[in-house]
Amino acid sequence: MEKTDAHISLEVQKNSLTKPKPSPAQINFKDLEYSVTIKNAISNDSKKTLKKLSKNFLPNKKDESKKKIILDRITGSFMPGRLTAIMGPSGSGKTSLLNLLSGRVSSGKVEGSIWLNGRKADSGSLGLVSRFISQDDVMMSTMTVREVVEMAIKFRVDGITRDEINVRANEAINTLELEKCQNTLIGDTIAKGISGGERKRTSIAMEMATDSSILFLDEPTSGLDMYTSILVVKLLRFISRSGQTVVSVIHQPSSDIFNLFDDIVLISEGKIVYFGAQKKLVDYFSSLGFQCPNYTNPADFVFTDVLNLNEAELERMKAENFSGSKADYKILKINHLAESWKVSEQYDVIKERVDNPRLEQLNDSNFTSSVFPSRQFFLLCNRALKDTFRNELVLKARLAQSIAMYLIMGIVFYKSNTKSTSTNFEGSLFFGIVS
Ligand SMILES: Nc1ncnc2c1ncn2[C@@H]1O[C@H](COP(=O)(O)OP(=O)(O)OP(=O)(O)O)[C@@H](O)[C@H]1O
Repeated sequence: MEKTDAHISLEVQKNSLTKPKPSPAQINFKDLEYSVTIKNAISNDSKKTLKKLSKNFLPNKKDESKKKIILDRITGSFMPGRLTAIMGPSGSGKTSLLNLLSGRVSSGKVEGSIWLNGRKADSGSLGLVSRFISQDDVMMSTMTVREVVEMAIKFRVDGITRDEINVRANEAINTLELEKCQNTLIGDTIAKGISGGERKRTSIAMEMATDSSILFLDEPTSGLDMYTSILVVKLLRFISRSGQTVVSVIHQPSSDIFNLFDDIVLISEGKIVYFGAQKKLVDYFSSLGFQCPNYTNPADFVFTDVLNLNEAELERMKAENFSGSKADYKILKINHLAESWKVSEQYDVIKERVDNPRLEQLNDSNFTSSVFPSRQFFLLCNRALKDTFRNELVLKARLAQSIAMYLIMGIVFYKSNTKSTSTNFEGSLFFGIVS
C-alpha cells in the first residue's frame, strides 16, 4: 500500500520533538561566475608529428589554453523552509552551482558574491553551514547502516548522550524505511551489501540525523524506483518544513515529483532561464510564447519545448537559412531566454530578496565545527580500527606482511652484537615502526 503524506508527516512531527530546529539560513548569490582554464592536452612530441601531417590541424599557440565559462553571472536566492529543484540538461552547470554554494570548489576562478543571511560567505563558512549529498556517496563498506548514521551524529553533534544518539538514529532510520537493513553492511562491488536505493536513503538519513541549516542534494532520486523517488522527495519537503533550506538537483522528474517542489531553477549553458515558484513556471513560459499542452508534465514540456529546439523553431531555422549548426541555434535561443528572464517581474522579486536579506545574521557559533578535533580524531581511529578488523582479506595480508618484515629484521640483526648497540637499537626501532 502506498504511503500517504499524512503517514510521513506524522513521523516528521515526531522528529521535531527530539531535534532542535536548525537556525534558518537564506543563501543569496549575485553575478556569480565560475570559469576554468582548459589546456590543450596534446604533448609536444605528438604536436611535432601532427604538425608534419597538417600545418592547419593544431590551434595556434595563443589558443592552447582557453577560458570555459561554466556559470555565467547568475543571481539567485534560496530561502529557509522551501524545497527547490535545480533542473537543466546534462552539462548545464547544476552540480557546479551546488559545489560553489556548499564551498566545495577548489579549482577554477570564481567571481561574484555569496551571502548567508546577509553576511559575506566564503567556502569555509559555506561548508560548515551546509551538508552536501553527492551523486556518488562515500560510505565505509565495512560499516552497517545504523553505524554510519550514528557515526554522522557523533561526528557533528557535540556533547550528545548515547540515548540521544539512539533516538536520533532511530528517527532517521524509521523515517527513511531502513529498519529492515539497519544491521546490514553497506558493502561494495566485491562484497555485496545494501541495495542502491537503500544506499541513497542511508546517505539522506546521515544528513537528516544531524542539524544543518542548508541541505544540498545532487540527484537524490537517480537509480530509484518511482515509489522510493516520491518518498525521498516527500521527505525532503518535510525536512524543509522544519526550517531547513533544501536545494536538490533533479533529473527529469515525474509530474508527481515536480509538484512537490516549491521553487524551480532552470539552468542551461550556465545561464539561469527561470528561478521562481513551481506553480508560476508554466504561466511564465506561456507569457514568452511557449504553451504547455494540457495533461503534459511541465518538467517534460520544459526539457522538450523550452530548453531544446521545438518543431516550430527547427522550421524557422531552415526558413531563415541559418548558417550555423542546431547547437549554435540552440545557444542563441538560450541566450534570448536568459535575457528575457533578466527583464521579467519574477527576476525583480529574486533581486529584491538578494538586495534586502530579511533574516538575522547567523551567529559566529554557526560557523564553527562543534565537535573538538581531538574527539573527531578518536572517532576516525575507532572507525579505521573497525574497518581493519572487519576486512578479513586486508587484515590477513597485513599480518603476513608484518611477519615477513620481522623475519627479515631477525635475519638482518642476527648476531649483530659486534656493532655498536645504539646503531642496532635505532635500526631495529626504525624497522619495527615501519612494519
Ligand atoms: N573543473 C572543471 N574543469 C573543466 N570543466 C569542468 C569542470 N567542472 C565542470 N566542468 C564542465 O562544466 C560543465 C558543467 O558541469 P556540471 O557537472 O556542473 O554539469 P551538470 O549540469 O551537473 O551535468 P550532469 O547533469 O550531467 O551531472 C560540463 O561541461 C563540465 O564538463
